[in-house]
Amino acid sequence: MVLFDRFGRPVTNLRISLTKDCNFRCFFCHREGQHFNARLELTPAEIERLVRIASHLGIKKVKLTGGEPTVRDDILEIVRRIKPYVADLSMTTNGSRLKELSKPLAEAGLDRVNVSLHSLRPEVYKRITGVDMLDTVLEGIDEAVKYLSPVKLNMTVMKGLNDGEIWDMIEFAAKTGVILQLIELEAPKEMTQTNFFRKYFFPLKPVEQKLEEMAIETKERQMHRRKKYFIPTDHGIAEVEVVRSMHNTMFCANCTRLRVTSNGKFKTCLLRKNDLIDFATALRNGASDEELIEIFKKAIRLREPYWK
Ligand SMILES: Nc1nc2c(ncn2[C@@H]2O[C@H](COP(=O)(O)OP(=O)(O)OP(=O)(O)O)[C@@H](O)[C@H]2O)c(=O)[nH]1
Ligand SMILES: C[S@@+](CC[C@H](N)C(=O)[O-])C[C@H]1O[C@@H](n2cnc3c(N)ncnc32)[C@H](O)[C@@H]1O
Ligand code: SF4
Ligand code: SF4
Repeated sequence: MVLFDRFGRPVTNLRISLTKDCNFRCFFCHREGQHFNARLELTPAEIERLVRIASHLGIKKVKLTGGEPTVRDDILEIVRRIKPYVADLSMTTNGSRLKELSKPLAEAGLDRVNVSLHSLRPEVYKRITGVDMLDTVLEGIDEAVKYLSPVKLNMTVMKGLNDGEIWDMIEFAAKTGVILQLIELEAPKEMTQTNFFRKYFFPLKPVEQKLEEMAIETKERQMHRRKKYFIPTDHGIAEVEVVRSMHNTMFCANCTRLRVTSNGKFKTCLLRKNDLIDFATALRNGASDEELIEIFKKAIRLREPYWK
């Protein structure tokens, strides 16, 4: 059984923010659309119950995110508890704790990991993330490749900062045996006219056209209709995926994700505000599975494509 929203979009994956906390300070961070101050976080048992119920409603994939998911002390317990209910359990992380956590995370049941790596130059990396941890993250990526493959690198491309490093990163991906995701800077509509956005937005459409010409093969993913390009390099074939969401109606028309905030609310869309449906209160007041299913269905009914 899979549930569809009013726009005919199947909801097959959950994107769960485990915390608002983070040990980095990336200046461009959208914080997964979490614009609240609440400190409350779902417990491992609550996350397990949510995922168990969702798995009966067609959720097959779960993405753990944050803030930074690995700053939670109970991250291994969370992974262990939810893996039995999902086919694809992945995490997006800044990589700062992957050196020590890759093996235990894999043993706990994590299938794969996406690691944010916006630059290979220490000074640029620090300007973007606010921390001097490039070497630590690179060591973490090496460990992740051993235990959590396929590993994806997330490079958010920003004008004047790292837009000149795209080719270096493609080579690095081929050499390291990881998939590269080139991500366009994202912001809600009302922010697109700000000086910040104008200064850093680097459109990826021309890059995509270049990749199209160079590719020996291209594929299209069902989710967001994202394109993947297979690019020959001196180190072998690099797999490059482009995440180009801004003003992209196709991207939103193929959005299959429901989001969950760290304080226990469904969130229907990354870029929307005031789209939160509380379920933590019901969970904590002893709601039955049937009552929680109704809240889940209500959230799905409220989903709407952002760019249309
Ligand atoms: N607008 C928008 N952006 C998204 C959405 N999902 C992911 N992104 C962006 O895509 C980038 C990569 O996200 P990841 O957390 O690595 O996950 P993913 O690539 O979407 O998922 P997998 O490919 O399945 O691992 C991030 O910068 C997100 O901001 C979405 O539903 N809407
Ligand atoms: C919000 S982070 C959370 C997970 C983890 N802390 C990390 O950095 O990977 C998820 C992904 O969103 C990306 N991201 C954050 N803000 C963004 C923005 N404004 N535009 C595009 N991507 C963004 C990050 O680079 C990261 O790859
Ligand atoms: S590491 Fe992730 S959550 Fe933390 S500030 Fe950077 S993008 Fe945001
Ligand atoms: S509707 Fe569009 S902007 Fe909103 S979460 Fe889905 S893909 Fe992202």
